[in-house]
Amino acid sequence: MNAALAATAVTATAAWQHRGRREQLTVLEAADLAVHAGAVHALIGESGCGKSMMARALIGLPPPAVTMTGTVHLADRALQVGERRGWGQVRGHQIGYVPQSTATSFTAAHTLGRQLQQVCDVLGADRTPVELLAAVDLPVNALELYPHELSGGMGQRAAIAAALAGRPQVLIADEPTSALDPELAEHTWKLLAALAGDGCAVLAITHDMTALHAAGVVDEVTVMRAGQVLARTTPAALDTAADPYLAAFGKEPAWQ
Ligand SMILES: Nc1ncnc2c1ncn2[C@@H]1O[C@H](COP(=O)(O)OP(=O)(O)OP(=O)(O)O)[C@@H](O)[C@H]1O
Repeated sequence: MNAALAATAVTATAAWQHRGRREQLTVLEAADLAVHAGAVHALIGESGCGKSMMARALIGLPPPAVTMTGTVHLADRALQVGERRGWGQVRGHQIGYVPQSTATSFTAAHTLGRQLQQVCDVLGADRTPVELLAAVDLPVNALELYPHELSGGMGQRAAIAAALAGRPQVLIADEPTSALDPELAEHTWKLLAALAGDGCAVLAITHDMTALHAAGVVDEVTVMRAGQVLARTTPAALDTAADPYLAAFGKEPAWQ
């Protein structure tokens, strides 16, 4: 199966000054990742292992003071993660991104409807804000609401709606179910599965293994540890993994 998006040899180094000395830390080390059309892929691993940094690499947006190298391959393109060239035509169009904090998706100054319309205008969307809301199961009256008036689950889905405006082939969602109760988390996983059912390659970064296993919609899993990719597997295979680090992400880890 050809990957809709593949990242190869992604390396990220954070640098800072401490007492006049330059310190640096490698936070991603030659990490590879591939996500496939029609599949939901979860990127998991212990806190701080580099999942969000990988997402930033996949959209070509290194955080300040972080140097990145590596290549992201899309259907017809190869983009360098540490360069600005080429990403403008890709971000929002071929790759949709839902950041970890939905608060950073929207400004408090305007209604959701106005902001979704702006996104549609910028991306030349072929759907209206009403149609985008319908795609994520939000009621049309959400258009009149300001971001702070949205519940956590509504905010997550509104951010996904914005990311879908350009009809991306790849959707990357960073912790799409964080801070959601189990029922809403399952609803969001089902929504991601429906998008994959329409042919999208979905990459969800998550630490919520309970919700991931409960939803039963994740096809592929990449497991990271300390800036490196440790394994590419399936949720079911985590249960029987010999490596205790992998087994800890299973449905019924031994320590529970
Ligand atoms: N803007 C930044 N500048 C420098 N270092 C950073 C920056 N953002 C993250 N880091 C460091 O990079 C490493 C990976 O962070 P990252 O946020 O990718 O982890 P994560 O796996 O997503 O963790 P979590 O599950 O807790 O969100 C950590 O050591 C973190 O401290």
